[in-house]
Amino acid sequence: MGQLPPEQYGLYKTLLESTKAIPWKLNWITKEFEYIGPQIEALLGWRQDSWKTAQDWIDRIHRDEREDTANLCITQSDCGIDHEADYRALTASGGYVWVRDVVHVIREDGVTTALVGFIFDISERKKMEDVLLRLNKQLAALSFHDGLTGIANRRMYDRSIQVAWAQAQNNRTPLSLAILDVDHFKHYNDKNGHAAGDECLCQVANALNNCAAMRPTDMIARYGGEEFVLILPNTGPEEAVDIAETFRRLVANQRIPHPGVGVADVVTVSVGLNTIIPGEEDSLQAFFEVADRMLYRAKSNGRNRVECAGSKRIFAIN
Ligand SMILES: Nc1nc2c(ncn2[C@@H]2O[C@H](COP(=O)(O)OP(=O)(O)OP(=O)(O)O)[C@@H](O)[C@H]2O)c(=O)[nH]1
Repeated sequence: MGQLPPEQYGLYKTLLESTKAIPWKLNWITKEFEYIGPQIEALLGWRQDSWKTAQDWIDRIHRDEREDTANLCITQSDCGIDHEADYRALTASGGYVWVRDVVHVIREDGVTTALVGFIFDISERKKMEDVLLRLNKQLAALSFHDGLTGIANRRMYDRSIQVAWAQAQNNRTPLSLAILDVDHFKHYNDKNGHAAGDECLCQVANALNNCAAMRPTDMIARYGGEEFVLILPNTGPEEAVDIAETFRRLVANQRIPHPGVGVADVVTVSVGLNTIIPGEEDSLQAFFEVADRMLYRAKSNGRNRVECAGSKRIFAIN
């Protein structure tokens, strides 16, 4: 800019100093700032003349980004490559502002002599990005939760059972699966209305999900409709029956009034249970189907009961 006629120099200076982007120039031989726009004071609070050397710049980068940003800048500048970096810049009052530094490298005879660049305030965009990130996390969490009851959903069950199956296969440990189905729920809906049916499902789900018998590795999920599934890793048949019984009793003990069609005057569940130590030849599908058959048996044997099957390697099917 020094070679410009004075009237043009003034024009360019005014232009540069009226932009939101903050211009700067660093002598790469001495590592001293030759210029930084006065707008820097409005953004970060540091006086324009407090930016003396590259070290001042490095010291004012948040420590989480400091080393990477400084290294990137030094390497690229030495190689003559234009670059940019996002980092949090320290303010004079001790806060931080997200900025983007866009750097152009000036070379003479293959040697870097200076850097010129612009600092942009990107704090608003970062705030939006944080909001989006949080929303995405919430969305991911929501996509594994049932919209009505808030407990794990079918998708979560599908993933978890695959993991539990693989672990049981690898470790040669027993895996139990219980399918719980609310008894005569159609009748409940017909008598009380769909909204009351929804409320009932929430109450059942909540009770199941907070069951004291549940261990950290167990998982209850809403499989669909009025059906729930309970994964019990590392659980042999006798223990699984005890746990399934506890869950069955827990629902009955909620004493949610049921208009009744011969079972009980409260809401109950029937439970089909299966246990296996899966071998290479076993299939998850077949394992599930046996639990489902046991549920059918519980229904036809009078409901409000647990019926179980054991793998051929554990005990004979009832
Ligand atoms: N309120 C409500 N009802 C549901 C929901 N999902 C499924 N249902 C109802 O649950 C009922 C299930 O009925 P069925 O499969 O005939 O079984 P059931 O009446 O429970 O009888 P059993 O299982 O033989 O004891 C149907 O009436 C469905 O409409 C839901 O999200 N909310």
